[in-house]
Amino acid sequence: MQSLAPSLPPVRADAPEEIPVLDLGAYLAGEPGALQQLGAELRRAFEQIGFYFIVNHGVPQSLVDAAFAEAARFHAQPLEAKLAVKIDESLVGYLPVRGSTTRHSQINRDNKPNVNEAFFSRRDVNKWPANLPGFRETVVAYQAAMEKLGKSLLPIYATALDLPADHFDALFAEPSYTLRMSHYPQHDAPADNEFGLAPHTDTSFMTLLAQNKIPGLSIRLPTGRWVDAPAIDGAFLVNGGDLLRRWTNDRFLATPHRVANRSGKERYAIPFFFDCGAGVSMECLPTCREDGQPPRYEPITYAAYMDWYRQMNYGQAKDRSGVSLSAY
Ligand SMILES: O=C(O)CCC(=O)C(=O)O
Ligand SMILES: [Fe+2]
Repeated sequence: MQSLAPSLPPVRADAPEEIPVLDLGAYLAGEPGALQQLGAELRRAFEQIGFYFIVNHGVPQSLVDAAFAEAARFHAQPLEAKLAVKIDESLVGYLPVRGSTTRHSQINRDNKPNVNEAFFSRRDVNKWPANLPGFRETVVAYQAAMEKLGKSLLPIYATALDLPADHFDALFAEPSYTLRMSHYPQHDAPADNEFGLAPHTDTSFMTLLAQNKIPGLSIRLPTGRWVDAPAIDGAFLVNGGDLLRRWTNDRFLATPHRVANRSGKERYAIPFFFDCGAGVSMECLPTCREDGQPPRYEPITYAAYMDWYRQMNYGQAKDRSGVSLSAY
């Protein structure tokens, strides 16, 4: 099958290594000039690093804490309760520990199965656990807050790309999204090349990752150096994946990252993957083409990209341990 995975991002020895912090306060308050300033900051972040933090984003910490608590509560259930909502081709439900191998990635080819378990929910289809009262309500509330936050960032992306501020709005009117509630068990003595989540780039347009109290995430900076992700209380760490990179004709980076839980504690994570409407054609953006050069990629829809992703990560493993997929 033809690979839709972009090639490895280039190493740039002189790239900056500090992950920028974008303060949304003035922008969300509607202050004049704030959008332009954030647009410039976002452009730098995506052309040079591929990750940024947001602070003063308006999402209550109590909701973030509640979502983390539900992730812990879900995974504390007996295995058989979790398997009752086992993941299938819809990419929704429970994925067991070592139930996935990152196969769509060019970062680290011979990956071992990932030492994490996860529960996936999406905007359009869902499977809810039977005996966890309140779980669904909290997950739905968190997803709604993340959808709102993701949408509020779109004018900053458009501005960063020298497009009219509302360029993405209609394309994300009915966005695609996935919430992944992951549990990384303690994993102090990993086998060679074994990770909680193997090195990968996300597939997403935008990943919103709530700040984790437990370390474990590392990022391969464009300089080629792996660094532990810094922590900022109450922030979201945001990155772009392969679809953002593709849509921007490689102008914006999709930066690889990985997870290893050596903390001696259980680790949970609740990344939210945010994409445009499933049928929207992501065609090279007009401000991302070099004069006279054809775009590097064919236009593609989210639905078509996810079909490929499902084949890569699910199709090949069906006859073995079952489902195989990892990052979005
Ligand atoms: O666990 C984390 O901190 C990040 C997870 C991640 O990269 C992913 O699920 O794609
Ligand atoms: Fe990721």
